[in-house]
Amino acid sequence: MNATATQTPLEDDAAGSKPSIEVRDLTVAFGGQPILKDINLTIARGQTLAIIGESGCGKTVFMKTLVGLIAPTIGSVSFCGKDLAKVSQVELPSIRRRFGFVFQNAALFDSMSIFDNVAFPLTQNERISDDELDERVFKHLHEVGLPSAVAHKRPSEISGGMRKRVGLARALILKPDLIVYDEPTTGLDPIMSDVINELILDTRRRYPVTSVVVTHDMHTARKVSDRVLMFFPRARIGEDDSQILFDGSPSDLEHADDRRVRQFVRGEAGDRLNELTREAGS
Ligand SMILES: Nc1ncnc2c1ncn2[C@@H]1O[C@H](COP(=O)(O)OP(=O)(O)OP(=O)(O)O)[C@@H](O)[C@H]1O
Repeated sequence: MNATATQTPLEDDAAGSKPSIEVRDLTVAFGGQPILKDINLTIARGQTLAIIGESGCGKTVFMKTLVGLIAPTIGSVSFCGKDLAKVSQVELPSIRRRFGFVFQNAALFDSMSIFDNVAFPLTQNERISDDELDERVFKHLHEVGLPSAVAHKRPSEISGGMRKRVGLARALILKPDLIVYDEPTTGLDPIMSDVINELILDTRRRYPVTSVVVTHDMHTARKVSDRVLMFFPRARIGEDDSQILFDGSPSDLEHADDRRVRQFVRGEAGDRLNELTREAGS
């Protein structure tokens, strides 16, 4: 088995005519409670989309729905023209391997060395020689600025920033078409946060990857993305109002028409403070 043999032949890929992701009339509800409702959008190939919005507005639910980890309650998510909910169980693994995940806490296996952590997706999906495995693992470690010497260490023996970089190396090793970053800079100092931002940019320069970055870090959203989406909690808007308060260029955020967007990006409590006070008193 090799990488080429397991790749699903997405017929639209070759032409490059289809957008990377199409979300149509998406509603996701838990226990009858909609978290996301009537979402429609298209993410172009190679685009880096940042998703912002206050805690609990559904950013993570949206990200998980994009990669098929949560099934839409209504509507569809298509990847390169394929509706993820309609893909057969046989085909699903070969589509999933085209998604790379960078988790908030890096989600490394503590009992494995850094080398084995980065190698893991490869050894699970491809049969390659030890030499090639070495070459690819070290190439990806070096790409994220880690020296070969870390390869034999365990995750507990390196810093949080290094663990995030190992998580990125692991996500990239199968050359994904789509990479999702969940809070990539949370818990890092400003310098290390910017190192991660630069790596996200560098990754995009090296690979024609579509990226979705869920973040509370406005510096990250502005720096790495070419498009920003801001969600608002479904429960706090009118039935017919759009849950997407902003969909545009990061440079337009500061001057968005919607006051809630401007307040959010400036980190101003504004109306929310009054709402919370009212809720507490009711
Ligand atoms: N599997 C689930 N079952 C039930 N409710 C869920 C499930 N997953 C998420 N939720 C609910 O959906 C809402 C949105 O959660 P989500 O994690 O997407 O928010 P978020 O915008 O990513 O928040 P944060 O910025 O704090 O990470 C929350 O109220 C959460 O409790």
